[in-house]
Amino acid sequence: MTTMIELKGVTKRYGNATVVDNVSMSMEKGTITVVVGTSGSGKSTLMRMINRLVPISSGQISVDGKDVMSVPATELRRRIGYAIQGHGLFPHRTVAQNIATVPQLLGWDRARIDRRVEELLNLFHLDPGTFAAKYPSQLSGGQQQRVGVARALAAEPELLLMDEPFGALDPVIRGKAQDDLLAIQKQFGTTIMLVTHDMDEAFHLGDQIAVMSEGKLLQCSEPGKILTEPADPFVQQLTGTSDRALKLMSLLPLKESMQPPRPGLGYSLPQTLNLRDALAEMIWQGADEAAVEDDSKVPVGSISMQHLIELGRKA
Ligand SMILES: Nc1ncnc2c1ncn2[C@@H]1O[C@H](COP(=O)(O)OP(=O)(O)OP(=O)(O)O)[C@@H](O)[C@H]1O
Repeated sequence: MTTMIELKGVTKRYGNATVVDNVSMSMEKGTITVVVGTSGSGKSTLMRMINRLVPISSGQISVDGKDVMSVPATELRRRIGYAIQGHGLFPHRTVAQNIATVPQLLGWDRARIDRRVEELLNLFHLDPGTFAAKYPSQLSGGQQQRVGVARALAAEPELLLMDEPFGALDPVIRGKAQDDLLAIQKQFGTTIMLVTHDMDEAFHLGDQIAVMSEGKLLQCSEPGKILTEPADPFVQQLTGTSDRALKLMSLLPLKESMQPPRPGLGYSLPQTLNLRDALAEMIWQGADEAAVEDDSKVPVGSISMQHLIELGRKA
């Protein structure tokens, strides 16, 4: 693994107020780090110091091995994608022109830009023929948000910073946007840092979760560890205790936990489910045991209710 972002003792002060307090953490290439915490805990400020939208008071940030202060801010912002809640689209530019912003600044040729715009619109399920020439005001909030994320991805950045990118989306579109992002991230190997208030989103997307409170980083660990070994009572409170067994199960793929195949089972589940969704399905269907099938509906394993319940136990 190689490190994409390294923060060492990063601090931000406004007058007497320390809004980011001595934060150290690192993010590996090709992973997603989700930052959570109460309102005003310094999440956006932390993120905005990485692309130098906010000057650092003390400490050091390096991106891809280079101190951000040694790279011109404009160059840094062209290399790092940035998507914010409320999308920040240019109202007087079409969807296509919005998405083309950074590639144009980088001097890509017309044909390459057009290809990239079309590819991204398709990727985000926005038909280019319908949407490319529209203005942001002619789109729904969810469509605008997808254009905002497409714009951030346009120049194929290795690093993408996202500040509540799906905040304004309804739950169905939000789930879809999260899955699209995961697919795109896998395809391009992008490193992503994402701020959210939604703990389900954090557990769904994060390879690691960073928990902030009053400017301090309380814990930065893989999601399972955040649940089973919270470093601080606040971490436990923020992630919630009522459904922690189910949250833990949502992190475990059925494929990796199933038992050997057993003939004669009348009910089956796809191996792509996580354990929480498998449990929900089995409760709903009243099944005590199910076959597990691969994409071609060939049985590759089985899972019993008893085994599922054991897998949800703390350690
Ligand atoms: N330009 C500024 N001048 C003074 N104080 C600021 C400035 N920008 C942010 N702050 C303060 O810094 C603190 C952290 O703000 P920040 O936006 O980083 O928090 P956040 O965790 O992202 O909050 P939210 O979840 O509400 O978006 C807040 O108390 C905020 O009022």
